[in-house]
Amino acid sequence: MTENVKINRGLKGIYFERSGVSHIDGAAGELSYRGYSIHDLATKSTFEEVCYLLIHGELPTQDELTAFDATLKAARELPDQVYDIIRATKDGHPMDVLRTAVSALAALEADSQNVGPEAFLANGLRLTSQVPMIIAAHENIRNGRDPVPADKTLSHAANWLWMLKGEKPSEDAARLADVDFILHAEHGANASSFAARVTIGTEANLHGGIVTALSTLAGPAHGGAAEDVMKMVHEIGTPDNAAAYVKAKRKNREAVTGFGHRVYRAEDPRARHMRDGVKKLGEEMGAPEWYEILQGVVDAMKPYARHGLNVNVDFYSGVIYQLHGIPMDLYVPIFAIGRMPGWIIQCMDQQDSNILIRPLTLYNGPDMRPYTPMTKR
Ligand SMILES: CC(=O)SCCNC(=O)CCNC(=O)[C@H](O)C(C)(C)COP(=O)(O)OP(=O)(O)OC[C@H]1O[C@@H](n2cnc3c(N)ncnc32)[C@H](O)[C@@H]1OP(=O)(O)O
Ligand SMILES: O=C([O-])CC(=O)C(=O)O
Repeated sequence: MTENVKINRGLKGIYFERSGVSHIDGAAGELSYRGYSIHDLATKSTFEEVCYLLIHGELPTQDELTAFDATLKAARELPDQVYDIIRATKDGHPMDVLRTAVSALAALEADSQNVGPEAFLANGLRLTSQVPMIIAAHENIRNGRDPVPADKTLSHAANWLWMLKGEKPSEDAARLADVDFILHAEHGANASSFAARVTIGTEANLHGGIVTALSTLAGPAHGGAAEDVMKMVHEIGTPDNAAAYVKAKRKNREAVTGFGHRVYRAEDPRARHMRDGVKKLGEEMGAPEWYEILQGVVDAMKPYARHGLNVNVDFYSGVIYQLHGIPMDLYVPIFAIGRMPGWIIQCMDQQDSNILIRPLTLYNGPDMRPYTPMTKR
């Protein structure tokens, strides 16, 4: 009876819900948030405005944005116990430290157990401000420095760089971080957002959903790709080696990291903005070779582009972070800073029209058999 059941491994091509938050046209290589093109948002908007748009559904008026921004700024506080936890785990991967700290916040903050739209929004906005604080505090603590207190006058992106480096960023550096966060803010039923929805589907709290999302983002097939791209760039070393590197990978049928996507068959529209950033920053900083190595890989991968294998958002972002002197293991946590509003709204939407997410696996194990006692095995 089960022989004709169609199995959709990896849930490829399956719609599990409706969503009005973002739209991906994989064939055309287009992405929009709430009906606004990612290209307009990346060039004209700010992360704070995009957060508001994603969460509330409309671009804010000036008064609405001012109030929203004030809520985010006021939330730039961490309990002392979180700093203790960061100190105790400082030698771990920053993604593990971040996940552990967010999990600790669930246990430390009185209202974290509350569910309902107001609680999800309040906890979500607070976590949006706390996540960059945790990452920056860890980077300082593991390098023997004290955490840099948040500056409540700076934008989300500028404050992140301030806390990370202890010096006020240039306007260009802050804008590049802002654009990076905008580009990473939301992406439909990606693995981490889907995982968060599974957690919220059990009526868990928002912190639980975000801990799940962080765990899922960390893998190299998802948010971890930017770190792997940078390792690849170091392994290639000079632009001349790029073609041979790709040839060897293809021969062994290994994935070339930063390429491929479950939904896009054309180039990921977010990559364009990162590519422009790498090129400009590399030239400005007298280090154009990183861009040249990446373009060498792109050229060598061209024969596969017609099969839908193109660069994704993570292909260029690592080099931007490297040019800013940011260590490789912070690349996934930086993705998480940007993805916060996407996770929050997906958790809120899941809660709003909740249904337990529970698919089926088709059993292909042994037929029913009698229990074998230990002495007979
Ligand atoms: C922010 C993000 O999460 S974006 C994704 C970041 N991840 C990466 O960059 C890691 C490298 N990429 C990959 O591993 C994959 O492309 C994934 C996991 C992102 C998507 O995987 P899937 O949707 O299962 O792959 P898909 O079905 O599109 O693959 C089709 C074919 O392209 C191949 N392919 C996919 N990605 C790559 C790649 N990066 N390099 C070489 N070949 C690839 C597959 O092997 C498959 O070939 P086959 O049909 O001969 O077996
Ligand atoms: O949508 C996906 O599968 C992965 C992705 O690009 C993202 O989460 O930004």
